[in-house]
Amino acid sequence: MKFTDHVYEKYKTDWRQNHQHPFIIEMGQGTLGVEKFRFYMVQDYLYLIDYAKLFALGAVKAQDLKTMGKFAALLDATMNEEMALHRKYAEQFGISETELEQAEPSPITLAYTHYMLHAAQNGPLSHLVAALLPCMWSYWDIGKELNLIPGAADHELYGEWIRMYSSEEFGALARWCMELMDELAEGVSEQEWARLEDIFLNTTRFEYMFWDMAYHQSMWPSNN
Ligand SMILES: Cc1ncc(CN)c(N)n1
Repeated sequence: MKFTDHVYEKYKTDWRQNHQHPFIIEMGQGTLGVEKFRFYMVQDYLYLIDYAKLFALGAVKAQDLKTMGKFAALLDATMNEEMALHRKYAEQFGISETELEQAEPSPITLAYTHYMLHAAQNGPLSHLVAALLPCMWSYWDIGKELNLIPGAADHELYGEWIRMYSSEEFGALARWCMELMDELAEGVSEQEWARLEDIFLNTTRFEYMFWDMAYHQSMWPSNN
């Protein structure tokens, strides 16, 4: 069985929890509080800076030029397309680029990005891809699901987010990541397969915690 089919079946409950988080439900209904979305955008911008570094590490760890080129393209797409969406939203909220970059990361943002970079730096390419997979796949899955809600993709604030993550371009990147994961997991030992599952489950759970952090605008206890 392919790794992606296996983890989808086994961790369906954790996976679906992300789709059912109030942040996602309310974004689809267009009722999400603007301050929650604003908080998310700032934290996600900080997240994306480290996420882009993950792609740079992917290029370093790639075993062939095709994979290396793909990671370089993903790095470019993150910095110039995905982060551009955030910069646009920030402008709407009156936040400058400098303010965005200098914002304080929340404990969850720090924990999530540090976990991903740790897995990427200390293991083979398969560990990096396992850490990355839920980020790409789950956003695409959520984007597609929200896009099915009549009118959601036309919402004046959340529509652009939904259109971007449900797009064919984003889907192609997510599919590439899934295929690469399946290739890298093929034929690995039982112990290594379990390690990959572990990393996949951890970042799937971090995805949930990120939505929850944004919904409750959680910072360090002393800041709240
Ligand atoms: C937390 C998070 N996870 C995933 C993505 C999709 N690249 C994102 N923008 N932010």
